[in-house]
Amino acid sequence: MTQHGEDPGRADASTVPALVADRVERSFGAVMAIKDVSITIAAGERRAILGPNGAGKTTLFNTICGDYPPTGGRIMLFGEDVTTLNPHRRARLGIGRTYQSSLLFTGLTVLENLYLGVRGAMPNRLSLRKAGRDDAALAKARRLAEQVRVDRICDARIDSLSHGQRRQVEVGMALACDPRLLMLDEPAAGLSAAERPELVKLIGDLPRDLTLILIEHDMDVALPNCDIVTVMKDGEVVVESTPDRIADDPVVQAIYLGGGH
Ligand SMILES: Nc1ncnc2c1ncn2[C@@H]1O[C@H](COP(=O)(O)OP(=O)(O)OP(=O)(O)O)[C@@H](O)[C@H]1O
Repeated sequence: MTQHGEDPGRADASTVPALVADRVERSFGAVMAIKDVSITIAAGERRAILGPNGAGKTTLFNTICGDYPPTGGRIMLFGEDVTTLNPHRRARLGIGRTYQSSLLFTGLTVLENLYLGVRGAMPNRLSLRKAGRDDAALAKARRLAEQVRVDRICDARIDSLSHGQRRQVEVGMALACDPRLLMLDEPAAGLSAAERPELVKLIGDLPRDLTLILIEHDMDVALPNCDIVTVMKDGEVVVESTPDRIADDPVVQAIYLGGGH
């Protein structure tokens, strides 16, 4: 420690990357889904991960959040080695994520879903207490509804919503645990052209200090919402570039225009 109480060996929290994936691999039997993947994402950065079907994007997400721990390499979250931690412990470090398929309770309303998301992230989540009018979790669920622009349909059941509205609620659910790192897995999949701008705006309006990793096939959704693009193919990172240069990259052109997709 220095005179001023600073530990010279300890990096300033703002310079610690949100994520370091160091030579990560994940195999499923004989299938090597990702191999030798190294990615560093700064705190507050917005990163898009693109790539054709089967490139390993979702597997990379799963190794980061712990659903499928890596079979090789190392994952660091906010400076902490989480390679062997279970998903629950990693979530507590501040990861929120959405999945390609919806995990919403379709028979419940928008607000009820968000409320359950908030309660699920609380330490007393197993309490069977009924929500009262001044319930803090209910108030937070309402704030989340505003943030993801579904506040006008709070009382609608999920099964009555459009695909785009469900996606918005899913983002709200992922935000319920106040994540430092938000991971969205193809949030625009299945959305109509009319629904996409709303989602782009919602993502663009997320707090700037929230680190975002976005898997997306649709460049119109991914590029306006990221600082850096990582392109994967056959389980490997093949390009890392800025959004303005990605479309001109010959490797990316070969993947997307040359029949690789
Ligand atoms: N649980 C699993 N068991 C066996 N193989 C898997 C499993 N999950 C992924 N794979 C395989 O790993 C490879 C990468 O799949 P992954 O879903 O990560 O790709 P992706 O880039 O997310 O594709 P998509 O865009 O279609 O979602 C594929 O060959 C896939 O079949």
